[in-house]
Amino acid sequence: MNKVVLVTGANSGIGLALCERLLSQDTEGLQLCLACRNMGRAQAARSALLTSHPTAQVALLQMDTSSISSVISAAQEIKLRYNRLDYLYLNAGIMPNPQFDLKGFFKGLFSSKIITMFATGEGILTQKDGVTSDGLREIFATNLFGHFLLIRELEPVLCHEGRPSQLIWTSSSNAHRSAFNLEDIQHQRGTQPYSSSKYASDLLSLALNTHYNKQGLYSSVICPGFVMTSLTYGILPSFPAFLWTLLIPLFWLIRIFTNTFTLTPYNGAEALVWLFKQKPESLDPTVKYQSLTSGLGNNYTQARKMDIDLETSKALYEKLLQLESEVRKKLKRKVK
Ligand SMILES: NC(=O)C1=CN([C@@H]2O[C@H](COP(=O)(O)OP(=O)(O)OC[C@H]3O[C@@H](n4cnc5c(N)ncnc54)[C@H](OP(=O)(O)O)[C@@H]3O)[C@@H](O)[C@H]2O)C=CC1
Ligand SMILES: CC(C)=CCC[C@@H](C)[C@H]1CC[C@H]2C3=C(CC[C@]12C)[C@@]1(C)CCC(=O)[C@@H](C)[C@@H]1CC3
Repeated sequence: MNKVVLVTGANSGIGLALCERLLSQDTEGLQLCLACRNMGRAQAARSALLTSHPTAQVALLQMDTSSISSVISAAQEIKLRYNRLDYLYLNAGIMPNPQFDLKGFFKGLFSSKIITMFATGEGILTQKDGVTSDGLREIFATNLFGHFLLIRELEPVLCHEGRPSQLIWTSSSNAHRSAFNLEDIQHQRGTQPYSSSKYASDLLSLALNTHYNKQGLYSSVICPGFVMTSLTYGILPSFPAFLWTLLIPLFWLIRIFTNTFTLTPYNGAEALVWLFKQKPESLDPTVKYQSLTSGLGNNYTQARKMDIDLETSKALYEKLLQLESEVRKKLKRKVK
């Protein structure tokens, strides 16, 4: 039986590399669906995949994860097209208006935290967040809430006893407990909305396992490591892409000390591909699966315990349900 795989944010970076790698493993037995906000870029990604895998089944779906109505109509369309989804990769993500703390970076270079700084970006990155047309914080809506709503909408095609389905989140080692506040889940008051949204996805994944495992749905989180994509190029906007390329030998050197410098989308997708091959029942819901690349360039996946607890994950889940009911009410009023 064909496996149906849906990937959000599939038109570039890690999402596109994942699609390419999945098709390289099994072109015939897969039905891929690329869920993207920009159909022009989605078409280009589909053409690229079909050039290397001409017989592959690659469908497109328009979905903007930051928009409630877009997520709801995309979910309706999915339910019309597929009886079940085997894998849902929750990969779309943004880090808009990043502010790079150069002083903090140089301070970090000469401190004992140098490895942690390179592995997690801790202490050197903040972001200026925006507000969506639904009135939600943009990073929260795009990285977390849109995906939460999508899962809720897709329950009928995800929950099947006997044949489990998998949710796989592209989280980050930049996810820190200190950036997250249960009283401010959208991170309206702080300067690290990206870290907060990724920490929230770690918590949510645990809560989803608590709620859905009995119904045959499992959730896991990964970190792709530091990958050079449009998201990371945006961190130093005045730094052209070719200068990043010139830095690659330096990054290879750093990789000897921290194997989280996976650098290419292909390497960064390692843990996503690894999870595809695992039995979901055998996975640990309290670990993050990390894509790593050794100094010699070999890829592997390692499980790392997350700094999360069940109580906070349940509390976040309740808050998300509450917010869901509020936005649905608002949407109904708008339609009337
Ligand atoms: N690069 C890195 O070092 C790391 C990345 N990550 C995570 O990996 C994931 C993929 O990022 P990466 O490949 O690096 O970056 P890219 O910018 O290359 O990819 C991000 C993808 O998400 C899509 N996207 C953004 N906003 C939306 C939206 N509102 N609705 C639908 N799709 C959207 C983008 O579409 P579009 O082309 O239209 O913008 C794009 O396809 C993200 O979740 C990121 O946080 C985690 C750790 C490290
Ligand atoms: C210019 C030189 C010499 C080095 C680059 C320094 C930083 C731009 C770079 C070092 C560690 C990187 C990193 C990320 C972004 C770019 C760095 C800060 C992330 C925060 C990107 C997004 C993530 O989710 C994290 C996992 C990355 C962690 C490492």
